[in-house]
Amino acid sequence: MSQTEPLTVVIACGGTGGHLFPGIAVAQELKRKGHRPILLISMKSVDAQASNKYEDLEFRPVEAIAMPRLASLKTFGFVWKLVRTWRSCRRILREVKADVVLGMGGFTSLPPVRAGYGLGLRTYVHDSNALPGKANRLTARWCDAVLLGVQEASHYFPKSECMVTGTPVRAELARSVNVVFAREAFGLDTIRPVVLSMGGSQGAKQLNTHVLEAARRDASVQYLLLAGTADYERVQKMAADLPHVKVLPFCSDMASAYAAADGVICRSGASSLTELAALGKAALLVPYPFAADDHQMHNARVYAAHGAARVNGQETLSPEVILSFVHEIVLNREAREEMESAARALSSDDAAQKIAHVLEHSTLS
Ligand SMILES: CC(=O)N[C@H]1[C@@H](OP(=O)(O)OP(=O)(O)OC[C@H]2O[C@@H](n3ccc(=O)[nH]c3=O)[C@H](O)[C@@H]2O)O[C@H](CO)[C@@H](O)[C@@H]1O
Repeated sequence: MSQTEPLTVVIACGGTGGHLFPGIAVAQELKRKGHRPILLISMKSVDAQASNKYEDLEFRPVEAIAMPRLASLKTFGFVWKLVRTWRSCRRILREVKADVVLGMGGFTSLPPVRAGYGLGLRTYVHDSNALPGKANRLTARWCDAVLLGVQEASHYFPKSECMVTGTPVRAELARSVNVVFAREAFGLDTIRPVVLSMGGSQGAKQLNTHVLEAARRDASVQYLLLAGTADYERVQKMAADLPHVKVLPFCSDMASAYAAADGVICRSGASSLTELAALGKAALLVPYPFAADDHQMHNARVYAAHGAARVNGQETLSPEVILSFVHEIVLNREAREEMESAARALSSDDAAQKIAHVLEHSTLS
C-alpha cells in the first residue's frame, strides 16, 4: 500500500473512558490526515454519552466484554461472547474493507484484533498503563506491534514488539481556555482557587465523600466535583449547603474543567494521568484499589517517582489528607509550580501523531 493512500482503520476502544478517549484522539489525527477511522465502542451508556459530541467521527457499537474475576459458570458466557463478537467484528472488517485494526486495550480489543489477524490485516494494540492488562498481553500475540503509553510497560512484552508512543489526548484538550471563562462556565467564583475532583470516567463514591467532608471543614478553595452519574444525586444533596462546591454527574468539557483548576484530585487511570501531564496539573492521586492487578497503583508510582503527583491509597484517604494537599501544594505557589513542571515533563504531546505514523508506515520513524 502506498504511504499516501487513504487507509480504513478500525479502532476498538469501547467500555471505559480510559480506552475510548485515546481511541478518539487517534481517530481525530487519522481523519485530519485523510484516512477513514471507524471506532468500535460498547453499548454501555458511558460510551454513548462520551461519543455523542463527536458527530464527525464514525462509531459502531459491538458487545462489551469483561473477563469474570474468578473461574465460574460466567467463564463459559465470557468465551461465548468472545466468539460471538469475533464473528460480528469479522463481518464489520469485511464490510468496511479495513486495512488496519488497532485495539486500545481490554478484552473488548481482543475479538476485532483476532479477526483482523485472521483476515491478514495489519494489527496493533495500545496499552496505556505502566502494568499492562491480561487482555493486552494475550491480544499482543496476534499483533504486528504493541504500542505503549509508558516505557515501564515494555518489560512485559518481547522488546522487538514494542514501540513507546505515549498515550494520546483528545484534540480539544490542547485548546487553551481562559481560567476566568472556565470558572464562570461552571458557576465558580473567578478569584478563589479551584480543586477539580474526579473519579475516572465512572466516578468514585468514597473519594466524593472525603472531598465533601474536606470542603465542609475548610473553605479556602472551591471544588468542582465530577461525581459520576451513579453517585450524582447523593453528592448533589450532600453539597446543597456548600456554595463553594459545584457538582456535575459527568463533564463533557474537560478542557474547561482543567483550565478552571489549580489542582486535581483523581484516580490514576492512564488517561487522567496523561491529561495531567499534558496540561501540567498538580495532583493528589488516589488509585482505584480494585483495578486489575492493582495497575492504578503502578501508574501512580511512576508519577510520584518523578515528583509529578502525591499518591495516597484509598484505605488511608481522609479529609485531612485532602486538606494537606490543598494547603501544602495547591495554595503553596512554589510547591505547586514545581509539581506542575514535573507533570509537564512526563507529557508526550505527539502520541496521536506517532500512533498514526505507525498505522500508516508500520514503524515509528
Ligand atoms: C477502574 C479502572 O480499571 N479504570 C481503568 C480505565 O480507565 P477509566 O476510564 O476509569 O479512567 P481514565 O483515567 O483512564 O480516563 C478517564 C477519562 O474520562 C474523562 N472524564 C472523566 C470524568 C468526566 O466527568 N468527564 C470526562 O471526560 C477524563 O478526562 C479521562 O479522559 O482504563 C484505563 C486505561 O486502560 C486504566 O488506566 C484505568 O485504570
